[in-house]
Amino acid sequence: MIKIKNLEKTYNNNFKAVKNMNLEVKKGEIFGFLGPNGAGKTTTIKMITGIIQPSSGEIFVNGLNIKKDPLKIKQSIGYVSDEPLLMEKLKGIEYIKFICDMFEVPPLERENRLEKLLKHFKLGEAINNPISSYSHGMKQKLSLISTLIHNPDLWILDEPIVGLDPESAFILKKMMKNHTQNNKTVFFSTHIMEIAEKVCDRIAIINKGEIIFMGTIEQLKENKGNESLEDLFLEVTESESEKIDFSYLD
Ligand SMILES: Nc1ncnc2c1ncn2[C@@H]1O[C@H](COP(=O)(O)OP(=O)(O)OP(=O)(O)O)[C@@H](O)[C@H]1O
Repeated sequence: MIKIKNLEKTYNNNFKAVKNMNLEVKKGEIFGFLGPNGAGKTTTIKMITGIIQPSSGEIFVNGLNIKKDPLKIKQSIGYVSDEPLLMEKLKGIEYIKFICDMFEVPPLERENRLEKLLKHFKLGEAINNPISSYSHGMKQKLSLISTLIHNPDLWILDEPIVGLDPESAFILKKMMKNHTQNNKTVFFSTHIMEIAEKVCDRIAIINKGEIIFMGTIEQLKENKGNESLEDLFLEVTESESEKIDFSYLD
């Protein structure tokens, strides 16, 4: 579903945020993209979704090249950004209508889906209020609803659980599983190891712009011994956390 070949991104300040990345996400998979702050997750996601241009390398989505068919690819992707950028002056319902119009969702379908999504994420009457009055979590929910309402084949979710209350997080995880059972695909980034362990078919761990592990959680554990996922993550990303001296706080 997603194929990335020798992908690199160097920002204008000459900082290389993604280095020679090769990655494949299969149809029907929940693929977790893990890494510490600043590792290059959002940069990679923005390249896959066509928001920023790679410096070199290639990205294919469903066999199409992002350089040649960006619009077709964008139509098949539902993208939730780590910082939901919504049109704050609109009411939630106006924003949903705008998205449905853009993706040409037929009226009956949008009504049915909206009713269910509002119920699942418990946004309720707030959908009629201006987005500017929403909390961070409510904006996150609206962003998810606006993404799922056009029923894209490929969900690309950047830190989707952050800001969600436990019930909505639970619902989203169930939705992700349900989506892939229909041979559709979910690619999402997270810092939360337990979520990766619970829902992902495979993961990639990125550190300093490079993929340092790709496979199943079981393979990661086999490679490194049966430690907790958190310990494994700290180990493969060469975190110094274990050695930090906190005595100055005593
Ligand atoms: N527009 C930019 N110009 C220059 N450097 C950038 C730009 N955007 C990101 N970076 C740098 O690229 C690196 C990767 O950033 P990115 O946002 O992709 O990381 P991330 O893995 O998503 O981090 P987090 O988990 O904190 O969201 C960071 O060092 C960041 O400072």
